[in-house]
Amino acid sequence: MLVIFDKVQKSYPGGRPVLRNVSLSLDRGQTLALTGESGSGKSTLLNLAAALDAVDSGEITLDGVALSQLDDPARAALRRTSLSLVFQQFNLIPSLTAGQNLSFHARLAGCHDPDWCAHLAQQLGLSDLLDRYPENLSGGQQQRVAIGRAMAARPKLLLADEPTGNLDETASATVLDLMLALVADTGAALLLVTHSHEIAARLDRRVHLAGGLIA
Ligand SMILES: Nc1ncnc2c1ncn2[C@@H]1O[C@H](COP(=O)(O)OP(=O)(O)OP(=O)(O)O)[C@@H](O)[C@H]1O
Repeated sequence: MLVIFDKVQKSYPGGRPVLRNVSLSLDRGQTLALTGESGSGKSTLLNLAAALDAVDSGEITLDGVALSQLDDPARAALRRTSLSLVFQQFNLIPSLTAGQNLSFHARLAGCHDPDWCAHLAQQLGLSDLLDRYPENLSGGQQQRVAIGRAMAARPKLLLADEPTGNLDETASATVLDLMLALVADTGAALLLVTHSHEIAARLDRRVHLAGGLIA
């Protein structure tokens, strides 16, 4: 298994537990949709999987590594090399062109491959837009750049938090199709948070978070 959550508990200071006893696993090449009401802890779960935050108890194992055993530099290194994130707000760097944004994560991870980036740009329909700055791209185009940036470092795990939440129906369908195709091509695993049952239905598996538990 690529990702294992084993009896994970998480609360924020002064608050009730957000995750009470969450166990789930995700294998290479699998896609999993995470649904749940607003405030049910979906982003919390994603942040834990991304090693951006630590569990209170239980354990998360990513590619055989128990995250609780890592110090901060090791977590940062794991984030760069093993996983990528795509957010609802595309989070591109405004001062960089689309092409520079696309290769940014891979450069940071020390694995920039110009041929792979060119391939991604072509797959994502961005080849003619690489010199543009984010402010001159549509939302759908910006999210395609963000997906390219996420996949450029060939992550084992792609974490996506409402990746089509800011897009209209057409752009949303395009972005989802492209993301699923790239994940399938590269054999990455995908953990995707969504409110949409339609989107969730496109993934291999669906889990629902309620009352701090996975149903
Ligand atoms: N940094 C934080 N400090 C304190 N409480 C937090 C923090 N982050 C989230 N929470 C609380 O934890 C609960 C779960 O939040 P989370 O963002 O994980 O939910 P979500 O399911 O992603 O919600 P949404 O669908 O609205 O994005 C909420 O009650 C929220 O207020």
